[in-house]
Amino acid sequence: MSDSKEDKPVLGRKPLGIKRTVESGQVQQQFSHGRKNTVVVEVKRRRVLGKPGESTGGAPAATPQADPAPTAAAAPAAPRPAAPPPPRQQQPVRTAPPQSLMSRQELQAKLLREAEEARMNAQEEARRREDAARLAAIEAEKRRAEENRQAAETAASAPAVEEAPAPELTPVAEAPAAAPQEVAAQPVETPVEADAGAAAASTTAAPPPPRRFTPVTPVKRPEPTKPERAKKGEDNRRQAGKLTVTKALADDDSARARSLAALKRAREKERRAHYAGGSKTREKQSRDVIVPEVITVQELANRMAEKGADLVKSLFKMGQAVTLNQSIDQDTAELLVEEFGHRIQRVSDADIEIGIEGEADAVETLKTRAPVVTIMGHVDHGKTSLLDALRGTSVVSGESGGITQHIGAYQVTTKKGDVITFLDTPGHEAFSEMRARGANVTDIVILVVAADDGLMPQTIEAINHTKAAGVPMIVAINKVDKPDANPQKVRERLLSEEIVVEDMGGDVQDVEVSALKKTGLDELIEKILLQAELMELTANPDRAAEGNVIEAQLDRGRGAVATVLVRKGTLKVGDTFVIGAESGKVRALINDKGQQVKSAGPSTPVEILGLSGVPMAGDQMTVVENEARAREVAAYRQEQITRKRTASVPTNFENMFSALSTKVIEYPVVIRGDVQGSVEAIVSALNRISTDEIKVRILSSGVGAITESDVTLASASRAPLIGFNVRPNAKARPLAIREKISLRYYDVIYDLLEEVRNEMAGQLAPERIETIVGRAEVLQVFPAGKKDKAAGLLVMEGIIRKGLNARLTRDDVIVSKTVIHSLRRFKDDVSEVRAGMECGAVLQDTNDIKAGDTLELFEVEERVRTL
Ligand SMILES: Nc1nc2c(ncn2[C@@H]2O[C@H](COP(=O)(O)OP(=O)(O)OP(=O)(O)O)[C@@H](O)[C@H]2O)c(=O)[nH]1
Repeated sequence: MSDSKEDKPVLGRKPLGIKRTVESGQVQQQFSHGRKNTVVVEVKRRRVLGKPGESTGGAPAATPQADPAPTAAAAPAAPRPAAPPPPRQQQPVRTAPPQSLMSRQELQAKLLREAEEARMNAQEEARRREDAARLAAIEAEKRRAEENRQAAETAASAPAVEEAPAPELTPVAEAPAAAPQEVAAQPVETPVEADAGAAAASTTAAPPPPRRFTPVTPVKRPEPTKPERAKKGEDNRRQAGKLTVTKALADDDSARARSLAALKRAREKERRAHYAGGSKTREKQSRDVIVPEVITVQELANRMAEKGADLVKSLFKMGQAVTLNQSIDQDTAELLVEEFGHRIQRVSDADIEIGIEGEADAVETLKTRAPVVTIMGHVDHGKTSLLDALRGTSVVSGESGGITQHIGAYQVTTKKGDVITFLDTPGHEAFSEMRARGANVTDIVILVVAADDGLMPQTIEAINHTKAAGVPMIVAINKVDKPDANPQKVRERLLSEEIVVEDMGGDVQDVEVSALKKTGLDELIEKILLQAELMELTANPDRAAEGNVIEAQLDRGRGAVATVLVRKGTLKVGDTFVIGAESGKVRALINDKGQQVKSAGPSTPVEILGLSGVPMAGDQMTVVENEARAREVAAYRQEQITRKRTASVPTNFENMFSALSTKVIEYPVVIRGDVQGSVEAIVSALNRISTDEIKVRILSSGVGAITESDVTLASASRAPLIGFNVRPNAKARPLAIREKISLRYYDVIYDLLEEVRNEMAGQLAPERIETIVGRAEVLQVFPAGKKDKAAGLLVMEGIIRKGLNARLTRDDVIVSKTVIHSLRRFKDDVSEVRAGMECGAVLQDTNDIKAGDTLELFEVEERVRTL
């Protein structure tokens, strides 16, 4: 097809052949400044034309060949104005074809051809536009012809039929006649003009003008070939362009098409130009490189967008042989960053935390929130009962041993519709941290004091925590229903703790309540709301949530679960967060009634599912923008924790020797609990029962069921394994039996502590208590039997008895520690001699006795140790 098109003469020039041979070779170009370029060139030979085998293409091809002179004369005229050099280049092109390698001139010709081609493309574009105009003209012409015909028909019916073709033929004859004149005048526009004429002609011959075979008729005249050629050009713009390029090169090669290799080269050149441009911009780019205190070479290279190998090379030049994975310090990194033309931005590891907490909320965004109230007080003073009474539930009945062992968080809606968030803290001394935590996250503290019991140690501790947290307090004097209740005594006793209640002229509110009889509860609620109103508690609910972990645990079915009290913002399902050294995405939120909720606003306690691990109670929860950030912060915090844990105390001679001489017995133990707060409380309580002689060594403590690794760890140290409200899993149980591990299960912390205490005491040797019972002076020494010596004594104080322990001292220095073997008085054996009397005594295992020595007599009592 294309060949047949090529065969058509272009502006009356020689047609292109169908088959051509291609010769190719390489030529080296030399440029200024020693630059070189090797170019692959191809030379296409002109095909021998007029082969008999050519059917359709042959006929029109032969026609223009017959009279090439006028077309050839016209054709070169067309490109000349655009590219004057071609005539000069025609010579080498003509001589070159027989050679396999092209000369430099030929190459230049090629380059010129490419340039010309670009120009021709522009011309083609113009031509296309003109073609469109031409088509419009054809349409107009057609319409006019139609009108004429109709007019003729109406004028004369019979002769009109014969006359009708005449006006159609006239434009055909006129148009080609006009065309050559225009070619001579304005070569570029020629095809367009010719097109118009041709179109006019074709409309007369047949309605579809671009048919290939229509020009057969006008072949006899040179003019019609032009319109035909123009039509081809309309069909194939590329070929039209080719013809013009060849025009620029040589007469002989005018029919030569642009080679495939040339196209490839052009494309390659374009691509190179594109990439070269890209790399240039990249090199120019200067970046702000964030560099932490320590960074690996690879990471630095990534941040600089440079090759790692280049950095290694630069470091090597600086005298540092490092690999990509080795770390360098900030100063070295700075040298590298500057060398590569970037700017350093020094950061510290701790900077990771910067901005994790959102900005301070604007006043207009703040909305009133529910008060958070923590109930504190001594064990069994009725905290849980009071909260149960307020909530209308019964938590206390479900507690092991009736005591609270972890923080409970609940929301209560009052009769008026006000919402109050309550935190119930344990009263037992072991839960001091929990109480402190409770005091720190709360707005108001309710101090529960049993009216029959008064102020107790944990009541005072709670007062101290409250004072430390700077939180207002309301005193709830409970159990006023009891006959021995004395609320006034409680108020007076509070004075000694610097708590002055309103009744006593102070500013601390107090209420008399009975959790059992449910009296005074409304008054208590009122006072809480009054206090909250005074405090003007507000938070912005429309921001990323922040909160505190109240409790955390590892649930068998749900994984790590944390009870969080949202402080500000709204926590939503799907939020990404960091809690302490753990991160995650909120999978589900469960409120205090066990219902799934979609979001939790300020002052709402809520259970979060979707944590990577069990966080520590008291940890901060912060919602962050994405998971990467959450992981980054969590990893940093984890690293800090590990560093702190593994940090070794600097060794010095003093502690080295003290460590060697220490005789402290260690009591190793592995602890597993149901909730994080309980484990924490157990660990701190056990540490507190440690003494100078025996110390609890907690090998491992954690939340969740007892696992195989716990058993293995315990068996390695022959340590007891304590499970608080947890049991071993299926694999750990048989292993524990096999390893003969002492497994202890508890659900009340007092029992646990008591048993551990007894057991630790049992590991200590019984206590020896010495009681001095008498003192005697050695008056003289005389032989007793063959070897032994007897001491003649005067009992100065107390008593001397046979079998008593004795210490013989000489000038206040102990000579020996012995036992009274036998005792005689006037040759009679006696069992004891009292003060003021003389006697003779044989000492066991020693004869080193001298007159003037003193004998100290004592009894030793052995007592079982307690802790
Ligand atoms: N008579 C009387 N008994 C009460 C009252 N409130 C609580 N009790 C009893 O006191 C005991 C202890 O009550 P809890 O509510 O468990 O006390 P608690 O302070 O929560 O104890 P811990 O959480 O273990 O610190 C229970 O047996 C209650 O029935 C009250 O107002 N009157």
